[in-house]
Amino acid sequence: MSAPRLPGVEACIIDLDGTMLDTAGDFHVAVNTMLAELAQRHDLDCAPLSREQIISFVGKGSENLMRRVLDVSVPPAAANSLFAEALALYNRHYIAVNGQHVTMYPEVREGLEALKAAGLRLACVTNKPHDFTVPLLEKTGLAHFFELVYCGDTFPYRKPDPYPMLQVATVFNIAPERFVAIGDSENDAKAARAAGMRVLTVPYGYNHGQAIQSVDSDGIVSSLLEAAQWIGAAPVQQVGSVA
Ligand SMILES: O=C(O)COP(=O)(O)O
Ligand SMILES: [Mg+2]
Repeated sequence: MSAPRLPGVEACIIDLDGTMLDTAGDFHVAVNTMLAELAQRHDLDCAPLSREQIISFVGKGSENLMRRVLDVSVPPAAANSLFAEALALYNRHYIAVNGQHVTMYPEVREGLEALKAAGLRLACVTNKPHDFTVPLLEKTGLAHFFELVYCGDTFPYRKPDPYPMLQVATVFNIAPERFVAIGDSENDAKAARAAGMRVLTVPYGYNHGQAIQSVDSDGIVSSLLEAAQWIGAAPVQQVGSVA
């Protein structure tokens, strides 16, 4: 096998929404069901939001998502007073729908299997709340790949803060420079960089509606399997090579 493009990696931190799972369908249903109920309760006129608009708000946790949704859906004077109720309704609707409108991105399982087989330690760090994350990882058969799962509400600080990334390094007892974080958004990249970790991004996720090329990273990979190849955990397919 030729030399890996990212040598010396011993552990990976992998993002969930937009990196392993396309959860846009769940967000879309949960947000619009919440908006319909809120509108009915308060006699408001809230049009459903498009899937694209909702996913442009995803990535910085549920509270941020709710603020952005209310900002574009209810009169400014009502946004603050309705926040707690909207968040509670959203949580209820999300938990009810969790995993029903989700697909796994190509080569996720193959990538995780290759990383595991090469002896890398794996953690999932997501800004999704714990009560959404754990059942979703179980339902999609991904839970067993991860020694650690840190969620948006595990600590007082979440990505782009480096805190959860550094916690993984402490628990694994591996230096941050031996990690690569793989994610779909600037949150992942900023958290990893601030923690002194390397970072690979995928181009197919959400990244707040922005091009992934604008995010500082060590490379853009088309899948987790390609990430495993960069790390030296999977053979690189030679185009035109003779077996
Ligand atoms: O729920 C979110 O805000 C996004 O979560 P992620 O960190 O897994 O992309
Ligand atoms: Mg993400």
